[in-house]
Amino acid sequence: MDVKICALLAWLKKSDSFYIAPNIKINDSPESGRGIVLSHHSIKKNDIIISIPSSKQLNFHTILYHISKFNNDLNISGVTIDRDLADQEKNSVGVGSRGPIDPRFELYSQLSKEYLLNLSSFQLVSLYILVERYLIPKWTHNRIISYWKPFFEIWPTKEELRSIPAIWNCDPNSQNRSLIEYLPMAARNHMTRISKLVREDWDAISEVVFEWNEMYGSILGVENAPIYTNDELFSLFLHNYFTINSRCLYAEIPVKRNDRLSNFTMVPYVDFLNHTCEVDLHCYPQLDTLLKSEANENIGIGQFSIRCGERLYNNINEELFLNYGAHSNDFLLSEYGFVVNENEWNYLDISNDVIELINDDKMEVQTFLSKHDYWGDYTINKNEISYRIIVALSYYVTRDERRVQKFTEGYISEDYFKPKITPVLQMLLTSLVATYTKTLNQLEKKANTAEDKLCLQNIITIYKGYIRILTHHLNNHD
Ligand SMILES: C[S@@+](CC[C@H](N)C(=O)[O-])C[C@H]1O[C@@H](n2cnc3c(N)ncnc32)[C@H](O)[C@@H]1O
Repeated sequence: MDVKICALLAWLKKSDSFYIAPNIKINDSPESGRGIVLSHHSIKKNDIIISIPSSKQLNFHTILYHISKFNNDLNISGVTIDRDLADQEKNSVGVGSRGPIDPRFELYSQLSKEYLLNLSSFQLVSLYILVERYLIPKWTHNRIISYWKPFFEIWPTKEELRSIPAIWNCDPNSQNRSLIEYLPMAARNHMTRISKLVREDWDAISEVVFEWNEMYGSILGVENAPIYTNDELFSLFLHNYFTINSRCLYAEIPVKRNDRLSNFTMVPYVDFLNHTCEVDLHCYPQLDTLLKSEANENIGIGQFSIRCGERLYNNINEELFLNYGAHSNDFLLSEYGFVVNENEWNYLDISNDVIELINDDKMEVQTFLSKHDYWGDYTINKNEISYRIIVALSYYVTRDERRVQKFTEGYISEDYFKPKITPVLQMLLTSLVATYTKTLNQLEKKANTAEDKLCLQNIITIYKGYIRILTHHLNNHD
């Protein structure tokens, strides 16, 4: 990895506006992979830690720009190549030279402006990475190398992303499929949601990928050159998908402004920053519109910098962090494949358990709670049992429509209902602790003999977090 990091830095240093603080370095740890640490002196509030030029980021704009180098018909003002500079640019990609025939001229020319603009960022970025990172090097026996190679090289291996549940679900050869049944409901819901996005995105681009994979020989005029099977292509796409998902950073993409999920950029080196649960203390991102000094690199969405937050870093080897958001372990596992032992953002969704308890044959409770918009969405975190649960149990226990309605309107305090619902609430929480403890014991037994403990251990950590929240409320009721 050291060699790859040096190559990445050498590539980044080719841009004048690249900056990296002289006192940071990459450290590899078994728990969180690569991360950025302080090597000497200190870094204080608002200091720039890393600053990456627009042209070195991978996003919807820079990809359209690069595709337009090969596709003369692709012209989007302010995004694609300036055709006045085309001759210069053509030289830089080998046209007219005696270099190898680059299949990208043929392939990228097939992509119409309409097709490209209709793709989401995830679809375009994953299609592009698939072609640049895998297809072109394989077809050309590494004679044609992508501009982005130094960036691709530092991304995680399949092994490193193996604890993401949607991969267990989507990859037909996943060794971890049997773990899905142990996932808590919230993580399972995330897995289902993400798997659906994966399939939709693969449906949107797979036709092109399969077609290109079929026709590569005629483009290259090479017989029996290596191609991928369709299953291999999906597997590569899946890996790319979660590489993107676990490393992208929010940034507004002007041509995709109205598509929330498309507003991201991938930023080399910045993507080494690991997550901390602490919000508003550590490093923070800043996106500046293009600098004039970048005139001949005038592509993309702007310079992306990371600055130091409130937290002073002054201990040698201490890690610099970014907060990815106020995320629970269920979410972190599903999106990024890791969990945090003491995560203050954990919560439990106990909607099914509450509904099972309060539902009656006559649907009386459901009717009343639905009418007042209090049916379902019942959650608990360390600080509180949600108001929705209190309302639901208050009605379930008292069936006093008038008073519960006044409670929801704020005319009656929670204190009136609390003593009435405490026994049923305690019973519910106690039974949940028993259920989760049973699952936890099963998983711990399995983990003792498992060859690969990481994936199981992550699920164990989620259940431990649940039990901690529940016992906290059981021990602190008044
Ligand atoms: C943006 S990357 C950070 C760099 C990454 N560690 C690497 O080796 O390239 C996000 C990934 O880092 C890991 N990660 C980030 N924060 C972590 C944390 N607090 N604990 C464990 N793993 C973490 C997860 O694998 C996650 O998918």
